[in-house]
Amino acid sequence: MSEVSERGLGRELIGALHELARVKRLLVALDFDGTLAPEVDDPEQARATPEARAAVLRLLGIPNTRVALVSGRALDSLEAVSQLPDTALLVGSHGIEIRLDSPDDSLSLDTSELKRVDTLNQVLGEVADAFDQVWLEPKPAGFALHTRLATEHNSRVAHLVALSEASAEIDDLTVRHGKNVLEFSVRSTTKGDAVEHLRGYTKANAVFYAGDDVTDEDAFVALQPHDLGLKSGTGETAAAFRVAGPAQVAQVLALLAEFREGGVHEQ
Ligand SMILES: O=P(O)(O)OC[C@H]1O[C@H](O[C@H]2O[C@H](CO)[C@@H](O)[C@H](O)[C@H]2O)[C@H](O)[C@@H](O)[C@@H]1O
Repeated sequence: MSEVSERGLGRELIGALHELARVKRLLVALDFDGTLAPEVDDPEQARATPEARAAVLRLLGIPNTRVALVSGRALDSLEAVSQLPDTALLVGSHGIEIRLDSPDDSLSLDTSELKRVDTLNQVLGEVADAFDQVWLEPKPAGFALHTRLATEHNSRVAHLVALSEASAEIDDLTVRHGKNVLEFSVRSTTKGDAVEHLRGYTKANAVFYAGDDVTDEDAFVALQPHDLGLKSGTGETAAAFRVAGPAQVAQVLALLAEFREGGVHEQ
């Protein structure tokens, strides 16, 4: 019997994890909010569950195994809430900001991008001010308009107004829909681009990716047949497997760590 409870995880998922754990170099890429961390009202208060954190730390200690967080958060925010050692690779702003082993890449926007971020700030700031419990989270290349605590009506109208006014003012705007959030960015990189970048950087033979939100679908679509995609929670997905939420994601990660620690990696 495994030291981690396998209860509730399907036999197929357990078999796929067992197979994945055997590859020579493995990349474990994980979304943060809704996947490692349960959703909360204040994004700064979000933390991975103790079980998810323990499993991530365990994976970080296994040879030939790299762990990356791939988040929509700004990189600074991701560093603050994830509190992981430097050996964890971090991707913020849906792939726009990347912290690898030699962190030297501060994001530099060109003059035209900076101007568009300024315009976005003005337009979206006015929308946020016009609705109760609607607020703006700044990011290096754009903003997230949060509506989690707003009424359903205000949330819908705020999103519509923001979308129409921002698109009228700014060309080539990237808009991402998330959970109680609408995100606007002047760069269009996706989590799928990030997974491909990380795959090359880590020279991984296979990738495990877990995520819960619409933007994680870009990452699931970028997976290859020998990779494993795990959707956390409800909603349509291209991932091959699904679990209920962060508690089960932690269970899966612990099992993957256990298989990889105990197994023989391919040479
Ligand atoms: O890609 P992720 O790591 O899942 O980040 C997506 C967004 O997460 C944060 O917002 C979401 O989580 C908050 C905390 O639980 C919640 O209050 C909010 O309603 C969610 O949308 C973060 O604030 C965003 O910047 C991220 O893009």
